[in-house]
Amino acid sequence: MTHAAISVLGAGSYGTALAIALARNGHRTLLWSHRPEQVAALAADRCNRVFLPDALFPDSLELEADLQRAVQASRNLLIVVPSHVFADVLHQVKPFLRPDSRIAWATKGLDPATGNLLQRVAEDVVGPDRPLAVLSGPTFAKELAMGLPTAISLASTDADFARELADLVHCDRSFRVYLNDDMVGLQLGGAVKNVIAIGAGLADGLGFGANARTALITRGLVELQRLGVALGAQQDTFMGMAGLGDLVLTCTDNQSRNRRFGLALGQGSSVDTAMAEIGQVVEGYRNAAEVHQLAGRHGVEMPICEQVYQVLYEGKNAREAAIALLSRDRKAE
Ligand SMILES: NC(=O)C1=CN([C@@H]2O[C@H](COP(=O)(O)OP(=O)(O)OC[C@H]3O[C@@H](n4cnc5c(N)ncnc54)[C@H](O)[C@@H]3O)[C@@H](O)[C@H]2O)C=CC1
Ligand SMILES: O=C(CO)COP(=O)(O)O
Repeated sequence: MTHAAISVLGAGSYGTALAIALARNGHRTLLWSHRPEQVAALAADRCNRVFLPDALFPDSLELEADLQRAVQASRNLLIVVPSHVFADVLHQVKPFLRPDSRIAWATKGLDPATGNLLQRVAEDVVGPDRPLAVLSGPTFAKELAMGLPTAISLASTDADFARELADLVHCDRSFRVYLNDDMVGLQLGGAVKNVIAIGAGLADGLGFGANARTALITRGLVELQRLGVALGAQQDTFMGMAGLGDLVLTCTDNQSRNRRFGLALGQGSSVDTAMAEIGQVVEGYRNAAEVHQLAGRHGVEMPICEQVYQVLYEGKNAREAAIALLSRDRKAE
């Protein structure tokens, strides 16, 4: 068995960027992709030409096409696949788990079948006793891969895993890790901000200005807090990296796929065209339906998320959605 400090499962833009960051810290890191031809290309190029062509792999980053070998090489697993395949990947991983395996993920989203948190999915698949952890916060893959200063939050069900994973990820020069004890809040922040970022993109695509964008961020934060508190998260979490931090990042910068998706829709593109142009995962598309389901189940009012849902799934015109938000009954802030 080969030994590694950590195995990263999922070689899209973010899985690759996190693997680079871990390897740059000097840790032997395995990066697994479900596509053997992609593993061959990554190994030959020593970079991810498709997503991150300018970030060369450190020597301590190794590619792995065999899932069993990737899972057994390290007790620390970091899953970075889109949320709609998260459960599927965990089911594939399960038979290969070591007795001491610990599972973290940086996926931002919810379970598409139920709207449940990914923690619940993980507990259902691998049982309630394995140490679990989540990484969430304002971290565009490209900037992280280039070693530009970045900060993130980490929460875990297990104090040792939290500390040891933070030690692996943290870099004094470029990657600051904040420990947080709110697993629920970190996961919700990562999912709901995707939906609000689509809303911010829609507003900008319609030609609205900075006032509208900022109002959406501010009221989007309130919606996130409401849902979070209803699900048992701590309100303060949403003033941190995984709440306000990630909302501001994705609502204001065109590196965000969710924001770009909303922009294209606001400028008149269809969902299919906008999705095809982006060519990468747009988590907020599914998250809008999941958040709609979750908010309904918990009786939480989320007007911005609801309007995004109606634009994406009920054919509502984006301008009408904006008017629906503006014409709501006036209320205290
Ligand atoms: N790209 C970014 O800047 C950030 C992404 N994230 C999150 O990371 C997650 C992954 O996103 P990206 O890497 O950006 O996606 P991406 O669109 O760049 O790549 C997706 C990757 O997922 C993998 N994948 C797809 N289907 C799979 C399957 N059935 N089995 C195994 N692997 C499969 C493939 O390697 C594919 O390249 C998402 O939840 C996203 O929200 C979080 C923070 C930053
Ligand atoms: O989550 C992200 C940055 O923190 C990436 O956002 P997008 O998925 O919208 O590109």
